[in-house]
Amino acid sequence: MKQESTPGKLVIATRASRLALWQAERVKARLQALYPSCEVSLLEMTTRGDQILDRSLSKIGGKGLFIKELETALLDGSADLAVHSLKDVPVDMDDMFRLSVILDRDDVRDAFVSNDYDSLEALPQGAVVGTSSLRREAQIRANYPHLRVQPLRGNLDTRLGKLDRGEYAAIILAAAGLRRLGLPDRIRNSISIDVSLPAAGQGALGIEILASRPEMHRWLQPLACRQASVCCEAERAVSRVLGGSCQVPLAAHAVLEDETLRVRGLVATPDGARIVRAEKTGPASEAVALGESVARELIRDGAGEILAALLPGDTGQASG
Ligand SMILES: NCc1[nH]cc(CCC(=O)O)c1CC(=O)O
Repeated sequence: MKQESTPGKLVIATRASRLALWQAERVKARLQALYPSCEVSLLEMTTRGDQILDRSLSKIGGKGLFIKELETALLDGSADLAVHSLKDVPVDMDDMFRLSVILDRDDVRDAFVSNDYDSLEALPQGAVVGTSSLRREAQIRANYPHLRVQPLRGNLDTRLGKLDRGEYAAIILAAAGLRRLGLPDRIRNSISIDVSLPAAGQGALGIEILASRPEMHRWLQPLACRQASVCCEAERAVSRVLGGSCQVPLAAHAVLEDETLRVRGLVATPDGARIVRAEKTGPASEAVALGESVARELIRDGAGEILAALLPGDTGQASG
């Protein structure tokens, strides 16, 4: 078979939300710079996760709510690669697909967004905080039991609109998303990861391709960020062992410094009454093993029971 040294034409499948388009455009620009003679274009798609706006993602369940349609485009050949927020990519990807590259990572933290208050600490008794992420909800309830947490769905613009109409005193969003949309001023306060441990892969981009296209994998490798890849592989390993899902409050975060990787994991009950934490430090080369060992420690310390009580069967996948 003929080996092509550079791609002639690349089609990027993306969701049509403003955030997704920004992310896809970024990948497009990088590919265009890498392969100047290549024609790179976007294929915009709407996913089930974009369509269902009246229910919380944790209730809809189902794996990869935001990626299935993009995978279909890969399979039928209408796209060559799909750009995702890594956080939305299931940890147990089907064998037909491959997470080819993890790109460099933005701010990993959750952001406190409010028009009237500076921080979670500043919110008065009974103030309503909007988030549909069980992970964020559990950690807010545990740290600030006097606040009320209410569901909040929709893309970033929709969520900000609901805040501005006064439906919430504050909302919690990923800082990375706000920065990418050119709305860094909306971040009143980046929430410390000790208060709200982020979701596995938060703030990173991932590119998915067909496993049957090794040449595509090769072409994309120059986009990979080693630091982000090491950290995210560890975080995704935590989720994988725990059956990663948006139906459970599950957080995983890793930091790489001087080749030493520190991996933290957390599982909680949605009401925040029980929080189990674990942490491991080791060499970057052991990223996946470290993540798995964090997960096993969590299970040993009670995460297994929490998950069993929350998951009567199927597992969904990651949101927030
Ligand atoms: N759950 C949806 C989603 N997927 C990725 C981001 C933001 C960007 C990122 O975390 O990489 C968001 C919005 C949010 O959590 O506020």
